[in-house]
Amino acid sequence: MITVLGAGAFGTALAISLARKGPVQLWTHDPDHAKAMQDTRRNDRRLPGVDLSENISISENIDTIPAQNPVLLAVPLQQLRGVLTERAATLRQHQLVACCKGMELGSGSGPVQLINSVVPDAVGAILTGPSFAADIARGLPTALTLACADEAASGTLQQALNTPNLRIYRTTDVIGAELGGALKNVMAIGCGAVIGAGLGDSARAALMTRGFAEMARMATALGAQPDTLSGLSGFGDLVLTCTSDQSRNYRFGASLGQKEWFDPTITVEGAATARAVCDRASALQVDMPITRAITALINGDLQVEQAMDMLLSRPLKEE
Ligand SMILES: NC(=O)C1=CN([C@@H]2O[C@H](COP(=O)(O)OP(=O)(O)OC[C@H]3O[C@@H](n4cnc5c(N)ncnc54)[C@H](OP(=O)(O)O)[C@@H]3O)[C@@H](O)[C@H]2O)C=CC1
Ligand SMILES: O=C(CO)COP(=O)(O)O
Repeated sequence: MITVLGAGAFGTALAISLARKGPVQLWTHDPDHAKAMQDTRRNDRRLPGVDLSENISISENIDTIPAQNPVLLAVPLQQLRGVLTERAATLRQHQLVACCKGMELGSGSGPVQLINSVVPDAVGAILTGPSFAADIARGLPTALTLACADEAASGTLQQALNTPNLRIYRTTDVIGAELGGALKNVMAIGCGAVIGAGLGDSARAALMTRGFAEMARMATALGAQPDTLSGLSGFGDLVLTCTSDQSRNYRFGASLGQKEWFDPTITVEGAATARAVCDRASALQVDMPITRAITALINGDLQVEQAMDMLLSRPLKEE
């Protein structure tokens, strides 16, 4: 049995995929949402149009989780500390797999760092990489990275989470995997803004490429292995999110570029993460001009054209 905490789009999609090979427990914090999902066998709030199989049990109240159950944590990164703190006693000594992408405001922590600090006797891991929830739920082929410092737990989790349509690769480079997923969302906002403002595909390709260089610079400064950034969790997810309007980060960026309203109830991890990354980059003295320009755009301090002018007028240098 696998337990999924968080009945958003991603948690529900993973539950649907994993339920094809065994029982899954899906938890939501909202009793009304649990009742609606139990009644309709769908998650119309966060992942409409897909059925929840009988293998998925839905609950708003999980007080005990059998010790051998891996637990997937599929809530937005900025909510993860609260969820972990509230349920620390239940989650002790479990294998906890973060299924979220971002850097916490204030602490600058990634999801596994958060697990390690709030539930120190758990085994922390992260599942990340290029995958839209809707694709996973429909059973389309997807490949993800599972990062876990504990090699034995990593092998067990890889087996438990792999399904015929969801191919899991593993790595021990947790920091690299965390940062790839966090930083690419910021770039996706920038790419959405470029396309939304009509600046063209060439500008987007430049932003993705120079943005990738910036991601690698930050990740290396924080101890990641450069190869990890070139894998699914970094380059793979950067490509997906910067080129598809299935991405909420990309669509949020497009709304900034078009100067249009964006629904604030939609999860856009890159917005808070951009601010957290700027703080971290300042402290570490890592040069991140693209992330800074995108953050200024998100904060309303710059328009897309001004941000682009600022980047294009930087001193010329070697690639
Ligand atoms: N969607 C996707 O395609 C993918 C998403 N991810 C990552 O998954 C993570 C979750 O995103 P996603 O599922 O898409 O987001 P959604 O917005 O679809 O869902 C977020 C879920 O978290 C719940 N939630 C919010 N705050 C709390 C809280 N304090 N306690 C408990 N539950 C809470 C929400 O409940 P409520 O509905 O009541 O607000 C909702 O069920 C993000 O980090 C995202 O980057 C990764 C890969 C793919
Ligand atoms: O992380 C994702 C795809 O890998 C989902 O992207 P969005 O959160 O931008 O929708």
